[in-house]
Amino acid sequence: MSPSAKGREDTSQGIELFAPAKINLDLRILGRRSDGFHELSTRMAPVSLGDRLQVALRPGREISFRCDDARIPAGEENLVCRAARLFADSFGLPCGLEIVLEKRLPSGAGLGGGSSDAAATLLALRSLFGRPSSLDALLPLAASLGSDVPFFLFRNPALCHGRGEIVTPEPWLGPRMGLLLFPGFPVPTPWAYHAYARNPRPGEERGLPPWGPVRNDLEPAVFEKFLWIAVAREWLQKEARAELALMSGSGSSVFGLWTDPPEPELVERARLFFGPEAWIETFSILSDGSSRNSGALLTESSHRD
Ligand SMILES: C[C@](O)(CO)[C@H](O)COP(=O)(O)OP(=O)(O)OC[C@H]1O[C@@H](n2ccc(N)nc2=O)[C@H](O)[C@@H]1O
Ligand SMILES: Nc1ncnc2c1ncn2[C@@H]1O[C@H](COP(=O)(O)OP(=O)(O)OP(=O)(O)O)[C@@H](O)[C@H]1O
Repeated sequence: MSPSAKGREDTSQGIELFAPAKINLDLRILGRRSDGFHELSTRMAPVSLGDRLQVALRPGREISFRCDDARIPAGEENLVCRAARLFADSFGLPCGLEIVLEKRLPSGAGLGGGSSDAAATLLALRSLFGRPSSLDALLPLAASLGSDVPFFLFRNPALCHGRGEIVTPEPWLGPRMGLLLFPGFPVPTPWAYHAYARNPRPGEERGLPPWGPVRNDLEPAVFEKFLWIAVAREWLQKEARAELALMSGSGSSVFGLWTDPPEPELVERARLFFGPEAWIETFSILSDGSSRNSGALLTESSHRD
């Protein structure tokens, strides 16, 4: 019996999604909440670097998941699996699923990789099964998976508040071309917030027209522990003359932004300076405006067995 998914007649069809990374253009910690999280005001933007997720319909009831990166949790611990199970519990699943995750983003990089994969899973299932009718109905599920996950449902530059789960999409007015430096080691998000809480102080403010001063309040605690990250930000600011250089999220990545794409020669210099273990990529800010329903980032492909 083929599943009564949204007009799908057989179980060999599926969907492939891009799960974009994010960078934080500004991250202000406003205080400690009673639930132990921190009250935030942060501006985030999706970027052109990301993972790829394939979700295929299968007969039966099983949700099978595999990932090509042994460094992240493979089974039920993976945020993709947790998102699929949450969707099934909340909206039901008319059939089984085969989910394949192609990791390209480093984990613990401050890029929201796992959060983006979780949001992509919810969007894929909504697209495959045509429910829930409103994207907003996915917000509570996303917020329960992580503070950054709701942002990735909108896939648009946004101002985020609360613990990060209150998302207000906004037009992108700043420089759009970037260079990302990941040192090759992660910074665990909980550690970064606890380190901040031990000695709360604001990050160094820098100008970013047209918004004015921006900063990342998690920088001082992370820079104190990981000199590499502080040096990388300085290199982007002074050597690479970025219009803005900042650590993304809780680190470990730092990024530089320019109006024009960074020259290949600059990328080469960064690779020479930071060595083979660093992950260094150019990127662009994604602000296609039509991504509220993620249409711009969904590619639907029918996998005929
Ligand atoms: C650093 C950022 O990525 C910036 O966008 C986010 O604030 C973190 O988002 P995330 O990784 O989805 O965070 P979660 O998985 O919800 O929380 C991980 C841990 O980070 C700390 N945390 C997170 C968000 C927040 N507003 N305050 C916090 O103190 C808490 O210790 C929490 O247990
Ligand atoms: N699909 C996934 N991809 C990456 N990490 C995952 C995934 N599922 C679970 N995790 C776990 O989630 C944790 C955070 O992963 P993530 O990539 O979101 O961190 P991050 O890039 O630092 O994000 P943030 O910007 O929120 O700090 C890691 O410890 C990882 O083991």
